[in-house]
Amino acid sequence: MITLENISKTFANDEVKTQALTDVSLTINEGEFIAIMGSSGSGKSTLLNHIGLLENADAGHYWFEGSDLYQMSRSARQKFRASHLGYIFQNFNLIDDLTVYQNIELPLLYQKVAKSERQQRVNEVLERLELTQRQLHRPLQLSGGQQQRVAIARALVTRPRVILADEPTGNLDSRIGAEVMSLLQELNAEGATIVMVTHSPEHAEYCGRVVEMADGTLINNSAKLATAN
Ligand SMILES: Nc1ncnc2c1ncn2[C@@H]1O[C@H](COP(=O)(O)OP(=O)(O)OP(=O)(O)O)[C@@H](O)[C@H]1O
Repeated sequence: MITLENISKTFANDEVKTQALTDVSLTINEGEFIAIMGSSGSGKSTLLNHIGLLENADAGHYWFEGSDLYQMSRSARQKFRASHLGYIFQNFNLIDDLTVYQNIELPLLYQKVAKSERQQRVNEVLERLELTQRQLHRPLQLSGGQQQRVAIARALVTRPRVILADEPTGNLDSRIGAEVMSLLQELNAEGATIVMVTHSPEHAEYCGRVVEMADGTLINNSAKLATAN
């Protein structure tokens, strides 16, 4: 489904240059649930952001089902990103001034989805994530676990084929973290391809494959956990 080929990325400011990714190649098959692991600063989030088209590589190729995304125009790439990829972040990234409903609706507004369709889709994910009773709340009136469920609902409302999650359980206690992992596992069983950055070996066990990074390179691209499903 996705092939990254020799992706490199350097961040530079006046004083320092950091080579965050060096020649990273990775193939992601449809339906996989992959964990990206590795020590702090090894390049996990940078890799995920490249998979999510949130960052531009300095070099390399990104193929999605045969299309070379780096050859697409910027607007075509943005459109692709909005319709195919869903994001979940450690700190939820919700907009505090909007209600739960409005936060979830936002990606559909960007996609210019008609109002009746928007209502139907938002209501569907509200129900699925048991947030219907909270739809008029604002994010800061909710617990961390509820906020992450809103963020997951927002990621799902566009029905993305690929979900990218950067330490989605990082700010949650272990019980709620396990609930979020079960939900991701359920979405994966329904067909979503998921790539997740995690520091937790326990949560990596929910995944079918673990890729490990060190110093901006993939050092282990094919580890299968014994308990993988
Ligand atoms: N926008 C940026 N500007 C400058 N340097 C950056 C930027 N983003 C990341 N880096 C650097 O690139 C390297 C990889 O960072 P990245 O966030 O990908 O690591 P990580 O493995 O996700 O770390 P952590 O587990 O601590 O979140 C680090 O040295 C980091 O300081």
